[in-house]
Amino acid sequence: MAILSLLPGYRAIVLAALGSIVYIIGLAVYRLYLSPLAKFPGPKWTAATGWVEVYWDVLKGGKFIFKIEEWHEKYGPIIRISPWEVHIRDAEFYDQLYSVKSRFSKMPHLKERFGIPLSTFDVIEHEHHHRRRAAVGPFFTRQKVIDFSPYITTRVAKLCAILEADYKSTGKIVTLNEAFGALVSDALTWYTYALSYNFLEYPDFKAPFTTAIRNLAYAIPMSTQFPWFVAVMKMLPEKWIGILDPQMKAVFEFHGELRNQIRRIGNGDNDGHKSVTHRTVFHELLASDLKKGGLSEDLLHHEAASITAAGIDTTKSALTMASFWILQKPDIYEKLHQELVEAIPDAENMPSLTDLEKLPYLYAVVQESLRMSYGVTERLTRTNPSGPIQYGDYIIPADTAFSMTSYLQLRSPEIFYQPDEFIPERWLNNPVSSTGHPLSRYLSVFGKGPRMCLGMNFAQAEMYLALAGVFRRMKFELYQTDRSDVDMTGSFFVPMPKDESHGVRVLVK
Ligand code: HEM
Repeated sequence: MAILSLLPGYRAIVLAALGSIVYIIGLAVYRLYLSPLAKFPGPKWTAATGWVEVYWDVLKGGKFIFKIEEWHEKYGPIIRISPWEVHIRDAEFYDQLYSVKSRFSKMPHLKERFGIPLSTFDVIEHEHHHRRRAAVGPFFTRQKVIDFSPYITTRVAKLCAILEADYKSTGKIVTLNEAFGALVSDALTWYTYALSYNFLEYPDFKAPFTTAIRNLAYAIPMSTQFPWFVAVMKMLPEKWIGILDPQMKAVFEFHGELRNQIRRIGNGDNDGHKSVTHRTVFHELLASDLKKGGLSEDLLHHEAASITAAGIDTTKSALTMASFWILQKPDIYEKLHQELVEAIPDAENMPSLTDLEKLPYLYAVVQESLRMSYGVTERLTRTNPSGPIQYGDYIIPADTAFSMTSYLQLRSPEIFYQPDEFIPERWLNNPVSSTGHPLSRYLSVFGKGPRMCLGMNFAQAEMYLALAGVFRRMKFELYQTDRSDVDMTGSFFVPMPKDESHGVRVLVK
């Protein structure tokens, strides 16, 4: 002991260690027994520490969502999933919570995680979001999308022409994830910037945007838990990042390209909007009054990245999911093909979007594909600054995080029988739930309320036009692909299949 007393540094370390232990125990006791959330059901360790989520999402790769599902089975429809967040699983409550009248905020600590904090998607506070959304919303109305839909039809025809010319009866494999990625990227960039990258003509349809967005998704669990990770990455020279994480190179190139396009529109180098009939989002925004109110290049770049990333991966996945099941289940293919042949006698003369939407089996396939592709699988976390939220006997205090998850909603067995099976028939003949509501009310794949998907009309148009065009003209055979290539094994904001998956691969017959 005499020796120890000679080492003042040692004492300080012991005191600091003791202090930390007391602090950690005190914090756990507070969270477990004294916090306003102490009475909510759920495992004790998730109530005590946020590291449970880090473990399942960051270390195990997007698996927290499966734990949430497991805990709901055990503890009921409302549970505490962290020291500061409550999660609800109740299909009937979704519309009530995410109602159009709600004025919830997002969580401030999540603002930086995509590296585009100025986008509408990442606006935290409701009123501010409302103003921003009002500026971009008008570009994505149903009528605007209907007016633009003939262009999507031409891109679908182009995809089919390439498949016929380069792949049919050749034994060459097509990865549909890439083919649809190129299709939706071409459609979206033409719509928003009047710019065609012609990704459909890239070898094997490998569009760099699609790769970048997927790579970005894999970093989301890390950047969600440790938002400073994005700030550090942004400070490092790009060359270093390319060495540390080669996947991020594609992401930086994606951002560089979008920034470049915004600049070109701003300085008049891209005047493509003059030669197209539709109003392009970024030309209009740059010409609008908003510019006076602080419409910076950064803000537009962040908006462009958000719309592009949100629009490509989700729609690509829904189309890939649809195609897999259509090909996996021959009876579905037959019914769809027959309906399409009857409705479209000449495949070179495709009907309008609004006519396609009236085809009952195509409608059913689109709905079921959206349901099974889940859209955004991360829980949609909000807080209510203006008051508590009541769920049954539970009261979630104001300013407390709460969430629901479409992955659980879309697989509710009480709403969707055999929820993990692809059954388009469930959508035929205006079905209703056991509580008497139309089944479509529970299709929450685009979210609901003031922050629901901006591009819903665009995505649905792409689904009808692409599925009708492709399955009217083409005959495929699945190549070394089974449902493990589409089933989610982890949630990285969007669902991801097993790591070894090569995607949905087909031969063109
Ligand atoms: C099948 C395809 C799609 C699905 C399933 C989907 C799903 C979603 C979901 C669940 C949200 C979050 C809603 C919330 O936070 O409450 C969202 C937001 C968003 N989506 Fe989509 N989306 C799709 C396609 C698109 C397309 C094609 C675009 C662009 C044209 C787009 C642009 C956006 C934007 C900008 C937001 C943020 C809206 C805001 O915060 O105000 N999405 N989407």
